[in-house]
Amino acid sequence: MKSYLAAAIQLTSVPDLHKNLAQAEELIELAVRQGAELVGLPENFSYMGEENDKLAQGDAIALESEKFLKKMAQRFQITILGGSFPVPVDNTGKVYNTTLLIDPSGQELARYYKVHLFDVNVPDGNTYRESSTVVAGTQLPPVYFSEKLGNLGLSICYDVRFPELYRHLADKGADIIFIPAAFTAFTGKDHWQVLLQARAIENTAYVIAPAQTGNNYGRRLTHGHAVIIDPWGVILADAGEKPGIAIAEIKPTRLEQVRRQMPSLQHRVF
Ligand SMILES: O=C(O)CNC(=O)[C@H](CS)NC(=O)CCC(=O)C(=O)O
Repeated sequence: MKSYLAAAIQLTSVPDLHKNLAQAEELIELAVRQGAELVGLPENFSYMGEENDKLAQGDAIALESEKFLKKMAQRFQITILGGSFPVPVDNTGKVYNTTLLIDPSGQELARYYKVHLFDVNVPDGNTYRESSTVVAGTQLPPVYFSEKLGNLGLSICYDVRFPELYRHLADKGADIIFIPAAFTAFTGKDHWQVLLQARAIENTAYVIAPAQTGNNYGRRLTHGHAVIIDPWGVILADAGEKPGIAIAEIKPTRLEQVRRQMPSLQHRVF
C-alpha cells in the first residue's frame, strides 16, 4: 500500500437522474484535479426521490449509474465507489440498494447489497420504510484487497449503527472502510459524526463517508458533512453542508502507527 489522496463527494441529489450525474461528474473532476486516486460517491448518488418514482425508473437508474461509474473510472483513471443506487431484483418489483467498486480500467472489483434497511419513524415526524421498495441483502459486505490502495471494506449508511458488520470487515483485514450515506438531518445532527468516529477508532481503520446534503425532495432533508476520518478517529476533512468534496491523504505509516499505539484489535476476548 502507498500513500495517496482519497475524496468523499457530497451531493444534493434530486429526482432527476441526468442532473445528478452531471453534478457528480463536476465534483469528481474537482477531486481528480486535486489529486484524488480513490473517490467515493454517496448513497443514492444518481437519484433521490419518492420511493415510487425511484422504482418506476429503476431499470434506467441502474443501467445509467453503472455506465457512469465505469466511464468516470476510465476517464479519470481512478478507483471509484458508487455509494449506492437501486438495482431491480427480478420478480419482486423491488430493488437492491447497491454499492459498486470500480477500478481505473472500468472493471467491477466488488459489490454489496445493503443488509440493514431503514424502517424508522424519525421523531421529527418523517417515516421511512425502506423495506417497502428495497430487498435486504443477505451477505456480509466484501473487503477488496488492493495492493496499492489498501484493503477496502464496503458498507452503506444505516449499516453504520451495526458495529458487528464493521468487526467483520476488520476481521477480513479492512484498512479503509466506506460508509456512503444519505443520513437524515434529524438523526445526523446527533449521531452521524459520533458513529463514524466510533467505527474508525474501534477498528483502527480509515473511514471514508460520502454524504447527501440539503433538501433532496419534498420534506427530505439530509445532514451533509461528508468526512474522511483517520484510524485514531481524527476528522481529516469535512465537506460542511454544501455540495462539495472532503479530501485527505491515506497513509500506511499512519495506519501502522495507530495500530502500534492502540493494539485493541489484538486484545479482543470475544
Ligand atoms: O430516502 C431516500 O431517498 C434514499 N434512501 C436513503 O436515504 C436511506 C434509506 S431510507 N437512508 C438511510 O439509510 C438513512 C439512515 C439514517 O439517517 C440514520 O441511521 O439515522
